[in-house]
Amino acid sequence: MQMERESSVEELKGVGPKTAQLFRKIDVISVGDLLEYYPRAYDIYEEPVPVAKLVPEKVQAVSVAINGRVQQKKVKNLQILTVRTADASGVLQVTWFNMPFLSRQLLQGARYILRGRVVSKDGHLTMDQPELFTVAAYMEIAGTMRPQYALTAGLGNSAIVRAVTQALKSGIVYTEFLPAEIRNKCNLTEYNYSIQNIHFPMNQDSLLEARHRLVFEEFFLFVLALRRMREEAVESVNAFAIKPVPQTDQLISGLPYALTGAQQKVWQEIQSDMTGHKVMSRLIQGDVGSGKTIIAVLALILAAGNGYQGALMVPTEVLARQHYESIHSLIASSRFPYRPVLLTGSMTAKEKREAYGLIESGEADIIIGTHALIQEKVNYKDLALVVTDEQHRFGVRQRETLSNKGREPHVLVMSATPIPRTLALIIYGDLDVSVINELPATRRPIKNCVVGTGYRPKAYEFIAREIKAGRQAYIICPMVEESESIEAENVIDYTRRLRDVLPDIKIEYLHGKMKPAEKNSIMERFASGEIQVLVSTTVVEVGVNVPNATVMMVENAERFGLAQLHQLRGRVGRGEHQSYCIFVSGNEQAQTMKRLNILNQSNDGFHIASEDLKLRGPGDLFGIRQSGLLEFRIGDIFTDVNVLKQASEAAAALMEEDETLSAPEHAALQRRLNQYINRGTGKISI
Ligand SMILES: Nc1ncnc2c1ncn2[C@@H]1O[C@H](COP(=O)(O)OP(=O)(O)OP(=O)(O)O)[C@@H](O)[C@H]1O
Repeated sequence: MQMERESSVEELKGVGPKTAQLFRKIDVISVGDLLEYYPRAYDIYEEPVPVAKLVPEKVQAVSVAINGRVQQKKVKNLQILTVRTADASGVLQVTWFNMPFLSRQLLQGARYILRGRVVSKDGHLTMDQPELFTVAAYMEIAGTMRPQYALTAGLGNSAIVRAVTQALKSGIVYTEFLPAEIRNKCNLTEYNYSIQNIHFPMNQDSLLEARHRLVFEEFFLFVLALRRMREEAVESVNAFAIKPVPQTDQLISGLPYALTGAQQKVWQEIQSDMTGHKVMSRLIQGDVGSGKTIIAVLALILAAGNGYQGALMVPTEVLARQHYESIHSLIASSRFPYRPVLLTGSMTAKEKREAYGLIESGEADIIIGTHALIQEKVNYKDLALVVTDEQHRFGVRQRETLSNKGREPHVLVMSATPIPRTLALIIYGDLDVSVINELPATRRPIKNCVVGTGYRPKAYEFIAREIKAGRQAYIICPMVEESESIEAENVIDYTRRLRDVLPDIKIEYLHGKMKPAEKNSIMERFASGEIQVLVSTTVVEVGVNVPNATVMMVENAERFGLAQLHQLRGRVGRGEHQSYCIFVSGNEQAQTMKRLNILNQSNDGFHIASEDLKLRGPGDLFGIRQSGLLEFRIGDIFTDVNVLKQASEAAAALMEEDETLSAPEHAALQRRLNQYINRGTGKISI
């Protein structure tokens, strides 16, 4: 049977409208989307062990018989069911919550396989909420790798497994779209085999083969799409009459600092693009804190100074507000007659309507927001420039729809992903690349240390001293709140404890689950200096700019990718004060400390990510995500750099041979590429 990737997930058996709605939340609409919803990890269903061999705190399978009456009680809203189980070697107490139906299913004396985390309570072994299998059912899956998917509220792992299983049911065949020649040359497995094995690997080797093919495919489509865009863009002429304006020079001379040579050069490049004959498609690449924002602001002022609108689109609400505030005050202090307007998803309907009105009438000159900026309801009067981040690059068609006059706006993309030029040319193949490769001269290198949790009292003393000197600090924890299954610091409990240790210091917390208004208010109070220590999750990772903050302390640093830690470190050292970074590791194993020490030795983001990979080894495929910024579905630009190069070469060779993909043997690829380009959602959208 042939199934199409375009079919809706609702066509799969067992997926009703309700489940389809839940799938929509994770951007899974078609069967193709589901097939590409790759697992984030795998669980190996190991052979069951005897009770006596169970190790506390580990997830294990055990084969036991029901050895007592099933007891039920109700505590508040919780239905608690407990039962004694045993084998010849020992007794295991088991508890399930809110699964009362099990009391009818569990048969006295019958043998089951239970799988879960074992805990030792008062010398007794217990297992809470284990998975329950009949012996026969477990034997079928024992030894196999089971996929673990990223979940959303209401959609559990087993529902996703069921849907994927349906989509891969034997007999269903999907069209292979990679040309046979490329598959042979690059040693790539066939599509159906690869999809089957990425979700349900036969073994480790088949998983690696499958992953290689799918990473290649993802990069290959990406590079082909970029080439398409580049070709289309070559023909686009600059439809705006833009001339240099005095306001940009005025802004530069009013800054409390001088632009670096690199900033000046990049600004010149942008100015000549925007005043030139072609539509600008340019990327500004610069490491954390290199001063990209002011360049974007200059470009927005140039558009406004010529009577057009400019939009600045950023990934988070916190950032949108921060940029709005700083642009607002720059404009006010320079006495420019331009009106900045904020537009974000969390604004009230009334606020939004007001913003839409200002945008449509042209009263708004500079529009700052999240991707609410590109929704249908927004009608720009005369949009000439869009500044965006690398996650939201625009295709030509999107550019056209943005401008109601059908003119393509200039596009400026900002990136803090530190990659070497050869790679940048592939990843940003559709863009001209400008690099800010120089930090402001007033910057002092950040002082780093990697320590164990025993160092905390000293770190707090140090933070208290910095606060006394008028500075501020960030403390990053991996979790929002306490979790039963993960041992790591969380912002809520941490803040409570820290307030006891530093009672005279104003400490607040911030995390992604807070309401937008709360988040904004915390960020504003931190930016204004009222909050002195901000305990936060990684929501502050990208772009947050509070130059008075001089200490970054990261708890459970071992849980983060080094590139991510580098981004976090970039939140300090943004002003003239000496800054410090304290990486606290939850374990002091030699390997962990060695890895974290790479951060001590280098400030070069790409070097850091690559060294991390060498230490972890390429076998650690689904470990910590490296980049956090330029995220593909399965490929990783740091760890899969060789595949990226291979895919880029293959794409170039194919274009050489059949640029329009019109040969019959390329028809399936053409179709797949169009789907990829039109999809418009997903992580890297074009
Ligand atoms: N030439 C300069 N000299 C001194 N300070 C500067 C200079 N250019 C920018 N700054 C200041 O440096 C800080 C960081 O700049 P900016 O926020 O633009 O960094 P960025 O490149 O966007 O970094 P990130 O990727 O971390 O967001 C800001 O406080 C900004 O005012």
